[in-house]
Amino acid sequence: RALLWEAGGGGRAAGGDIRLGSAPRLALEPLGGKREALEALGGKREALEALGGKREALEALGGKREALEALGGKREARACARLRAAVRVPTVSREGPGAADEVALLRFGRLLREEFPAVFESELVTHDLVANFSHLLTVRGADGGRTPYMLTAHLDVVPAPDYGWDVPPFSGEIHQGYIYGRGTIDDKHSLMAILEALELLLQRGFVPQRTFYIGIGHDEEIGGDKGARNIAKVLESRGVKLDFLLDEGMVILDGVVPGLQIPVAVVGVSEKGSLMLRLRVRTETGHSSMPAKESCIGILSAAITRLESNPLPQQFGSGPERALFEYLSPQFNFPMRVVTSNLWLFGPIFSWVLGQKPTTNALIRTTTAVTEFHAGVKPNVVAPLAEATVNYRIHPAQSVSEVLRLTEEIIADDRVELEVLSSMEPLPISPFDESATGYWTISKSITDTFPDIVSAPGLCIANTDTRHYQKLTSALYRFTPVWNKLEDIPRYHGVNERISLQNYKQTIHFYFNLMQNADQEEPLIKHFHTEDL
Ligand SMILES: CCCCCCCC/C=C\CCCCCCCC(=O)N[C@@H](CCCCN)C(=O)O
Ligand SMILES: [Zn+2]
Ligand SMILES: [Zn+2]
Repeated sequence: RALLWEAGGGGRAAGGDIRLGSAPRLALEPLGGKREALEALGGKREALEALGGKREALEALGGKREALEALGGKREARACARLRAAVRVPTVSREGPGAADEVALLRFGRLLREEFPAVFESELVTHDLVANFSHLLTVRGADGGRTPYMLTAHLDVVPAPDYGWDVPPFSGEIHQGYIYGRGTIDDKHSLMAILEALELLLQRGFVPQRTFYIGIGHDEEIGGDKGARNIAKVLESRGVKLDFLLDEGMVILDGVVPGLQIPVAVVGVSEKGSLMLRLRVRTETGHSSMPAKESCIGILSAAITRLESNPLPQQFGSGPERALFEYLSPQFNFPMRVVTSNLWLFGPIFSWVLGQKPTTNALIRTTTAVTEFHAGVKPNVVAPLAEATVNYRIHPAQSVSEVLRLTEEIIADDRVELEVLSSMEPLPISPFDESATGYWTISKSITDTFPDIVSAPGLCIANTDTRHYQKLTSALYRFTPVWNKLEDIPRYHGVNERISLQNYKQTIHFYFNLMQNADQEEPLIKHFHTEDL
């Protein structure tokens, strides 16, 4: 591992040229080098503040061994510095006009070119700028006869108001062994790790056998209609067909699946659909001293209460969530092992159990989330209009039209107007049988990187850019190796988004393994030795 990370020239680290001052020597030693420690910790002043003494440094990084492991080499420290630099560029996507921060998007493009010279200057790599801010890299393989594959990620992030964060969301600060900031798990970690892995391989003289593409969209968080959609169009116009495509989506779950004692890497083989519905009630306005019996606010509130108290029917067994539990069955503790290996009998009770928690409930039904509510103009004016937004995430066993029909039935009030803001059918189930080379290449790369966990196919409960690539392949997979305990799930689009230094290193290793495994003719056989890392 040390050999690999120390080899080659490496790119310029993002922290810039930092002079060493009186940073305590003892504090720097466990971090593997002065410059790297300072870069990893964001500069001289931050380093001094953060390190203030050996004990504090070790505490901040969770202990000496962990500190050494997490930041034990120059390359790792530089990789962390580069991810932190990526976080500091606020590539925020917002809904509506002026959705993109074009200055930040351009800055991010420059950062990629500067930080990954081996990638951007390689003769094997062609770079296309797509829709001004998205990127398509073609890494030319030696064997033109083999079907290419594709890795995708996105460089935009959702907004992050400062409120509630332990550190500012665009600071990229390191705190107790974690890099904090918007994008550290959605999805700059994956984009940067893919490029780190490729940079490293190219520096070591790697020539891939099979061509592969790296697609980096700039507007995934608002639908990907400019970025991923146009990247896909470029490839379609070139007549490209893909063996498989891997995007973000599902993750490693540790202690999230009830009754499962080991962590599981869930590879999303399908993706829920989505329906954004605007509910609207109009009533006569006027002086609040003479109100009608019902207000638009009351009518709309009652409709929303009916929607929330009548969840759409559970669909357990008719989507890929069943495969997840069947695959995992041998790993469950008793009595869950009995339950999951006899789903024909225990299906109904098991689905009831899954329905009790938001994370597992999302697997078994179309979910109903009331996300916005606006009404009223002034305290003493009867409100003329009340509006709410409902976001359904549609289970693969249902369709947009069925969800609309059920909504009308549940609301059962003609005064509530429904307007479809956007909709998307669930995505087909990608192959994961024995002959699904893409699925098994991903699975093997997970095992190579994390020998002690299991992987299994599952349903991706959020949406990704994969739908734009459907014409290129039917083998669409959704996974990045972010390690999540139950308490980490709300960090997605929430506060204190973060990745541990160790987990970021593993993420790079995962793509490093994947790029080599994808070249193998028979991906089920282990050809590579991760100990070489
Ligand atoms: C027994 C298994 C339990 C499953 C628990 C699931 C836990 C899921 C954990 C993490 C989810 C990570 C999701 C990361 C991908 C996020 C992608 C995303 O945010 N997409 C947006 C796209 C918006 C497009 C514009 N409308 C979204 O879905 O909102
Ligand atoms: Zn994302
Ligand atoms: Zn997201």
